[in-house]
Amino acid sequence: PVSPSYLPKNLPKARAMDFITSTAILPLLFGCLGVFGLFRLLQWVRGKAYLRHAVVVITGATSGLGKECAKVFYAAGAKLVLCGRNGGALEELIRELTASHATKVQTHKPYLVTFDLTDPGAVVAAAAEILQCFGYVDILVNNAGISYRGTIMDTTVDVDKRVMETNYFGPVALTKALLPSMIKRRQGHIVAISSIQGKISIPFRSAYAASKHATQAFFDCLRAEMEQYEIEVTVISPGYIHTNLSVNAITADGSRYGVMDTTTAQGRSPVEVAHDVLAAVGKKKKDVILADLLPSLAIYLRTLAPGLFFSLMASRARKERKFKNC
Ligand SMILES: NC(=O)C1=CN([C@@H]2O[C@H](COP(=O)(O)OP(=O)(O)OC[C@H]3O[C@@H](n4cnc5c(N)ncnc54)[C@H](OP(=O)(O)O)[C@@H]3O)[C@@H](O)[C@H]2O)C=CC1
Ligand SMILES: CCCCCCCCCCCCCCCC(=O)OCC(=O)COP(=O)(O)O
Repeated sequence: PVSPSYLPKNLPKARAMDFITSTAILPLLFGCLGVFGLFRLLQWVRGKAYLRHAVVVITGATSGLGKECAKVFYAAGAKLVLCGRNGGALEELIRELTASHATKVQTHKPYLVTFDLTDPGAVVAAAAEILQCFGYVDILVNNAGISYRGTIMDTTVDVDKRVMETNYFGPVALTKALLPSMIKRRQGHIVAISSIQGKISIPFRSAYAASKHATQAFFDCLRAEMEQYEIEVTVISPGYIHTNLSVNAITADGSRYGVMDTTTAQGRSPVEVAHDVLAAVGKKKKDVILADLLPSLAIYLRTLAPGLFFSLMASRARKERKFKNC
């Protein structure tokens, strides 16, 4: 093999390697690592500054992921407006937040606004109340949601509508009600907590998966339309999280499912996911998947080999039907 012209002639192979590593590759490697590290550090500092004193609205803050998001955004110095249907639970959370002094940054006493996302009138009134809290909104985190379990044939259209109203129409209405003030300030950030099921559909989740696919589509359109006003849109798609989502899910006839599924119980801690949400928002990420390898691979499979993916889902439906005798 011919030695590169910049190497001294007749250099033994081992010494040639030493020469390359000591003269060219190592400094280059360290240089790249240094630049990357500096870039990450800058990103982290900018993310912290972006969230400090930012007015952040979080829906579904009474429990699960929303509650944990409230804690991490509060600790990051955000001015919070916490939303949910249960005023008592929100008051309790505010007491918990303001009682803890485990943060180095200046914190702000949160406001609370109670409303039901399935009531369009209440959503418009709530948006006006939210705007009165601090006078403007920097970041809206559309987190509230419900899940569902049932076969399509057994499920009433009323149940399909209830899931869509909570997970899709409610967040869409709240976003539309808050956008004009963001556009006027040419500043704002809309976050949608979707799901892996916004990217792939699994059997016996029709209403839930449909509502999350609709969420993904709507907020992707919004991102493109809001670019001219410098308004950011982040869609976050988590895998299973250990919350009460399955317990609170509704069934084919609209009754409460009331079971903690193994998949939910074995899901990620909502505390960890909330930190990932905070980081994604701080970095103004556009589309984030927060899941293990298998669900992430399933998304690629759905795109690259849809036939195979559909067969796998049909076999999953067969197995589950046999197991549940439905
Ligand atoms: N847990 C999981 O495995 C995953 C969850 N997600 C998503 O995360 C988000 C949060 O869910 P999670 O924390 O897990 O579940 P939880 O059931 O613990 O929390 C749901 C929240 O949504 C609120 N909510 C439900 N219905 C309404 C409504 N009609 N009007 C206003 N608020 C409502 C609830 O408030 P209230 O006190 O009023 O009931 C509650 O605060 C959801 O969008 C969910 O789809 C995504 C992927 C996985
Ligand atoms: C190249 C090899 C690819 C192999 C892919 C095999 C297909 C495996 C299917 C995996 C399905 C993952 C489903 C994940 C669902 C999920 O994370 O949902 C999150 C939720 O929103 C949970 O809500 P739920 O009410 O359903 O508990």
